[in-house]
Amino acid sequence: MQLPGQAARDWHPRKAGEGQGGPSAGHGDVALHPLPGPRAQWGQEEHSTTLAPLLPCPWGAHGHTPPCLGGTLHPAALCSQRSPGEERGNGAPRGPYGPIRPTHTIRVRPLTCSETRRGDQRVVHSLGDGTVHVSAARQDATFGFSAVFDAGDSQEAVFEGSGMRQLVELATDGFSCTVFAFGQTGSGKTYTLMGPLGQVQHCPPNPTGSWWCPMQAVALTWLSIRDLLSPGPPCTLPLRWSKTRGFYVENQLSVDFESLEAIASLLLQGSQRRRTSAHALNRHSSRSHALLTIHIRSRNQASARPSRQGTLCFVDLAGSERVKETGSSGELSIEANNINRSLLALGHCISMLAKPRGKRTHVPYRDSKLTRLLARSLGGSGVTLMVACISPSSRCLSETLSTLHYASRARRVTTRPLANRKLLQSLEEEIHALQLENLSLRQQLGLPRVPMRSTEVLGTPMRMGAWPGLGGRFGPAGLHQFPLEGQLPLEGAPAWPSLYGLLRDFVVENEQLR
Ligand SMILES: Nc1ncnc2c1ncn2[C@@H]1O[C@H](COP(=O)(O)OP(=O)(O)OP(=O)(O)O)[C@@H](O)[C@H]1O
Repeated sequence: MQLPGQAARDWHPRKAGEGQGGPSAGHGDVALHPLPGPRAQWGQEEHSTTLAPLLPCPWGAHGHTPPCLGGTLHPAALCSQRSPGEERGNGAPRGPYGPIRPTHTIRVRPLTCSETRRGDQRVVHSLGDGTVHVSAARQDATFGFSAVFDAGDSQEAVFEGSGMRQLVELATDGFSCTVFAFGQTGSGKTYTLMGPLGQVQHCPPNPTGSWWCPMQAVALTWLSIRDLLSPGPPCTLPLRWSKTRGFYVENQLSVDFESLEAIASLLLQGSQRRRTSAHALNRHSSRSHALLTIHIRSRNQASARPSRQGTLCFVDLAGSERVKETGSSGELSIEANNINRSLLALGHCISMLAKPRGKRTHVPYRDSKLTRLLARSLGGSGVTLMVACISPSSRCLSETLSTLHYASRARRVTTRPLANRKLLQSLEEEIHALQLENLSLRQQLGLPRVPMRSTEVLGTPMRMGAWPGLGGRFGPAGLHQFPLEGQLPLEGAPAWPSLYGLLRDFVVENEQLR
C-alpha cells in the first residue's frame, strides 16, 4: 500500500501482527529525531504549527553501547525531579525498578493573538522550581509539579526538562513508555507533541541499521477507532482483548520507515485524517484522541543476542470543552459531550489509581475505549509522562484550575515498569560475561577473588530466578520464573534487585582492573 505522493521505498505498511516477531529486512534507517518537516494540520490557529515531533533518535544516546552501559537508563532517572520519598510507596510491592510515579509536567502556552486582542489578562505564572501560580480574584492558588514550562520555553526545553529524553531511552531499552498531553481545548496539547516550525534538527542516520521501528496511529472517539495511517476511506477498527496483549486495536496498519522524511510525511497525512473543527477557542480543534505508537526494536542478529522491544506511545487527548465557552452547537456539541465523557472516564480511572492500594477497588478501565487502550500505561508496567497544557488567559481560569487539580491527582498514581523478558535475559548475560572477565583479570593481576554476588555456579549463565529474593516468591532458583509483562509482582514481594545497578558495578570494576 502506498500513500499518495509517498515513495514506495520509504515506508512499509503491514497489518498489526504481520512480521512482528523479529526484524524485517531492509528497514534499517529509521530515525525518530526532529527533522525539518512539512507543515502539520494538527492544531493551527494564530501560530503556525509544523511537524517537529518531539521524537528523538533512539540510537542517539547509547545506540552503539551495550544496553545500560550509558548509565542513564534506569527509570529512576525519571524520578530525579521528584521530591524525596515520592518514588516508593511505603511497603508497596516493587517491580524490578520499584514503583514509579508518572512524571508530571505543566506547559503554559503564550496568549494567542485573539486573546491578546480581546485584552485577556495573563493569570498563570511559573515561579520556577516546578511551581505554577494562578492569580485571580478569590482564586489564588499555587501548585507544585516535576517541571513547569512557561510561554517562552522552547520545544527542546520541554523535551529535555520534562524527562522525555529519558523516556525515549527507556523505550529503546525495552520499556513501555507513554507521553500524555491533556488539558482544555486550545491549550497547546498538539503543539507540545508535534512542535513548531524551525525547531527541528538533522538526525544522524542509523548507520548500523540496528533499529527497526514500526509505527501505528489511531484516532479514537467515544464511538469508534480509526486508523490514521491507512490510506483510503476511513474505516472503523475493532477493539479486542487477549490474555497476552491486553486491549489492542485489531487490523491496525503498521508502517516501517527508512527515513525521517517518510515519518514526517506520513505523520502529516495522518494528522490530516484526524478530524478538526473550528470553535471559539481553537480554529483547528481535534475532535478525537490520537494515539501514536512507535515500537522500537533492536535488530542485533549478528550476536544472536535477544532483541530489545520497547514502545513509545504519544497520546494527544482531545481537549475538554465547555460548550458555553466554545460556542459549539449541533454535531460539534455532540462531539464535545463525547470528548468530555471519555475524559471523565479517564478521570475516574486516575482517581481510583491514585488511591492507596488498600483502599483501591475496581478500576473502571472498561468504561471507555480510551481507558481500555491506556490501561497498561496508566496503572500497569509502563513508564508514563504526563504533560498538562494550560492557557494563561483569565478567560480560561476555571478550566485551567481544573486541569491543575486533575494533574495533581494524577501525580499520586504509580506504575511498576517491567522491561521485556528478552532485555532482562540479555542484561544477565552481559553481567555474567563481565563477571568472568573481571575474575580472569583479577587472577592475572594476582588480586584476591571477590565473593560471587549470586548463587549461580561459575560457567553457568545466571538465571533470572537465581537472584537472591526472587526464588522464594516466583519459583525455584535457576528457573525462568520472571513475571511476564503486565503480570505484576504480588503484594509484599521482596524487593527486586537492580540488574542495571549490578551491571554498572561490574563495568566500573572492569575499567579499574584494566
Ligand atoms: N507553546 C506554544 N507556543 C506557541 N504557540 C502555541 C503553543 N501552544 C499552543 N500554541 C498555539 O495555540 C493554538 C492551539 O494549540 P493546539 O491546537 O495545540 O491546542 P490543543 O490543546 O491541541 O487543542 P484541541 O484540544 O482543541 O485540539 C495553536 O494555534 C498553536 O499553534
